[in-house]
Amino acid sequence: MFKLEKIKFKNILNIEEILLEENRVTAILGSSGGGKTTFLKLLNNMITADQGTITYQGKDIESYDPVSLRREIVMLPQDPQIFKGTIKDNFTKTEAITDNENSKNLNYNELLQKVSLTQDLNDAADNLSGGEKQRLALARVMLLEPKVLLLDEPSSSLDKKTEEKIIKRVVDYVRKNNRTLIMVTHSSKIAEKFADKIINIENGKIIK
Ligand SMILES: Nc1ncnc2c1ncn2[C@@H]1O[C@H](COP(=O)(O)OP(=O)(O)OP(=O)(O)O)[C@@H](O)[C@H]1O
Repeated sequence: MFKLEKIKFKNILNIEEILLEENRVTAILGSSGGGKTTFLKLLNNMITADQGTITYQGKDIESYDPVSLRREIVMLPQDPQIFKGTIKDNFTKTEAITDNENSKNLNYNELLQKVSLTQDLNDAADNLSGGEKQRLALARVMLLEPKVLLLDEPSSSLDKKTEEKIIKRVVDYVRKNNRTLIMVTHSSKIAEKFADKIINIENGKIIK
């Protein structure tokens, strides 16, 4: 699905070649500051490599319209922004910017259950804890139903038990709906348990 060749980005990343397959779960591990977030950002063209090529579905990533590309390949950052208002507002505002026709058929309460949130849809999103906000942001991504989900430490603010539960639900969702998941995680246990492929990035390089 993605093929990266001879990629250089500043002095941060230097990647000879890597393939990321469609409908698979890929986990990215590595020390802090190694370039994991930068790697994800390259995949939806949020940043452009200084050298090398990235192809997505066989075509140069630069040839896609950036807005449609980012609708198809959605990145959830480490510290996602939550919209002001209620939890429901967070879903309706997300829906307003998506061209996912199916989003209208999705049940907000079911989405909340997927990420183990028990709050009411009319509760203020501002009052959620850091980990709960992270989970709400994840539910918003699922509302968009992107082809590719790029998750940057989606469970960094969660305790181990909740973390595993949430990742399992996301992975189940991805497998059931033939999506592609690429996620950065600090947990080699999570990576081994859920990923089809593990990529280790250290000091900007992929370690075999
Ligand atoms: N646009 C940029 N310009 C210059 N330096 C940057 C830029 N983006 C990131 N960096 C630096 O590149 C390095 C890699 O950052 P990156 O966020 O990709 O690492 P990471 O592996 O995701 O780290 P962490 O696990 O701590 O989130 C860091 O030293 C960071 O400060």
